[in-house]
Amino acid sequence: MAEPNPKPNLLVRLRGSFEHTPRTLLLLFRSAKLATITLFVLTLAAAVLPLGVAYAGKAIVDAVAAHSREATLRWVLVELALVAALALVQRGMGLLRSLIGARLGLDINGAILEKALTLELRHFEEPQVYDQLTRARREASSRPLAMVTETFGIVQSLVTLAGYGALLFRWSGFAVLALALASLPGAIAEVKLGNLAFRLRNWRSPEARKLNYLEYVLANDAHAKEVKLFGIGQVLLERYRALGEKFYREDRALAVQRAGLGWGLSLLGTGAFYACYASMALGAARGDLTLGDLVLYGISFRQGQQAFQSILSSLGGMYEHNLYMSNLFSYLAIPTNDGASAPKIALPDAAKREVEGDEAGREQGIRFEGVSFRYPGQEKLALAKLDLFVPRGQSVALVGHNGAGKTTLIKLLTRLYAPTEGRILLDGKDLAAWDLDALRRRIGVVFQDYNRYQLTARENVGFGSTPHMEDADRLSRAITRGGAEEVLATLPSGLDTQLGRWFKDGTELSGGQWQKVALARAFMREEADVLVLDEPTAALDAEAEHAVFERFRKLAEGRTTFVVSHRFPTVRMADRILVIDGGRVIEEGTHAELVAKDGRYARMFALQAEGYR
Ligand SMILES: Nc1ncnc2c1ncn2[C@@H]1O[C@H](COP(=O)(O)OP(=O)(O)OP(=O)(O)O)[C@@H](O)[C@H]1O
Repeated sequence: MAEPNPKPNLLVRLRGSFEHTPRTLLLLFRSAKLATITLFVLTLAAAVLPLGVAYAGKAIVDAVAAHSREATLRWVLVELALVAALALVQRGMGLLRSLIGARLGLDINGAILEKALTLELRHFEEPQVYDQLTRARREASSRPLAMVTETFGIVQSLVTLAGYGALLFRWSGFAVLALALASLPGAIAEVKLGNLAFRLRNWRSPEARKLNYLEYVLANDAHAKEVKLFGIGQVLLERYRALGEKFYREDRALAVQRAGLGWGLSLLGTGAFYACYASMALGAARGDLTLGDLVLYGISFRQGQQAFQSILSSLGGMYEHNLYMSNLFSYLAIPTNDGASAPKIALPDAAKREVEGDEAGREQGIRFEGVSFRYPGQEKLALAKLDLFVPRGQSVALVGHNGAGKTTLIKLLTRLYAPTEGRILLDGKDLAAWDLDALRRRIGVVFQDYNRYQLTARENVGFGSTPHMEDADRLSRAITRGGAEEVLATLPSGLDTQLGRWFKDGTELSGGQWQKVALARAFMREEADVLVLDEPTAALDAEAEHAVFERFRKLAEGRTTFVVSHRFPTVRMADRILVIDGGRVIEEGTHAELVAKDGRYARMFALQAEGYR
């Protein structure tokens, strides 16, 4: 989002206050059509009724002054009816606002999350986008409603103001002008401070995220063990407090400024009111005004002034809400290359065949052509000029030191990232040209940091292929292939057991058991002919890992497989081993060839073999 201009002038700010109003109202209208219309009608009623009440008040006083019992009673009843109607309207508005707020919050949060699904991995790793997302989510349920309430409030105040203005005008045009002028300074101050408050929150958005993070580390089960054993709780808490205190001081300064200025400037309005009131009272004493008129003008003046002030101070609020909405809308408009975010346009048949890659005569396999990759904001290349061809059906193992670039290669292969340079072809077709869904269907992956869904075992496995979540045969095949049968056998409600500790009656699994579930999830993708295991077996003991890979190899027969592992019993099973270092392939061949070569691989192998002795 573009940072707000540090010193926008009042007019710019005024325009900025309404920039996103139409789009927000449209959102509202789409979310809750009937409720919006009703709210608008009630808003108009709430604007007009107080005028009636004021007029009835005047009529009562005049009737009393004329000693008319009947007229007095009649007007009291009229006022009662109007006040009752006003109360009803206000209740109705409150109800509608809370309903609309809930509906709008749900829809907007839904849209934010839907957009998050289409963001690419790199977006989640960009602090700016992440801040935008966090800001959008944090206030999604309150801001849009506040904006709508404020807009309607302005309409209401305008109508009320026009009514009181008309009533007052009968007495003195000068008074109307005084009413407006006396409210102006306070309102301008409000607009300015509102802008300051927004910018304060925006500036500290990264710090606010840090505050949330500290809170999360301090109060979350995954971190509790280390936090206790290393005794880092106190250090983190102190940091949390220090940051929290800084926020508090900033907020306090602003609040004090707001209250002080507000009070000082409202005195001006009050002074103007009493000056006019005195002049009206003197007029009444002289007999120029009836007592009823005095009451009516007094009320009109005060209420009108309030309405005017509330319009102007609403502008300050509107400015803030608009800045929030602009953050939301620009987040929603983040361009993504991901096919998932592109509008789904039906491809003509010929083009479809192209992207599905089933044309005869094309090479079968995966080709890296001069592929380089640099993470956003990094100087160093994580992969440098990689050329590689893996024919369909080959099993490839990637080995190399930590940070060598193995996972990066997998991320590019699965199109989580696009190469900075060069291209990757699957069956002769650039990955970028593939329909993303078709591509993802062909690839089954388990990463080292696979997810542990705090959901049922059925969902944990079934998520591997959501269209087949209810397919009992497929689930059971996947569980067998992943080696998770024993895990399932120990679960109290079988597939319907809630896993994890977050929710009631959840069964927590061991690291190795979770891994087997994750493997079973990957095996749900029966159509996938490219299988990737990026060290998902690290929590398994060496024997179990070996067993998993033996089974994996058998099951993967005829498919292309990529395995990242630091364990040689696993690595040596592959048809082809790639030794990666500094983002390049420095050696390749079968286990026997590489050992014979007596290079890096042979050294790494000897070292590990020693460890096992
Ligand atoms: N999201 C990221 N943003 C920036 N740099 C990254 C990111 N992920 C990895 N890197 C960097 O890219 C390089 C390659 O990392 P990669 O994860 O591919 O290594 P790896 O070979 O899989 O290591 P390991 O065996 O530890 O898993 C490293 O220098 C790492 O610091």
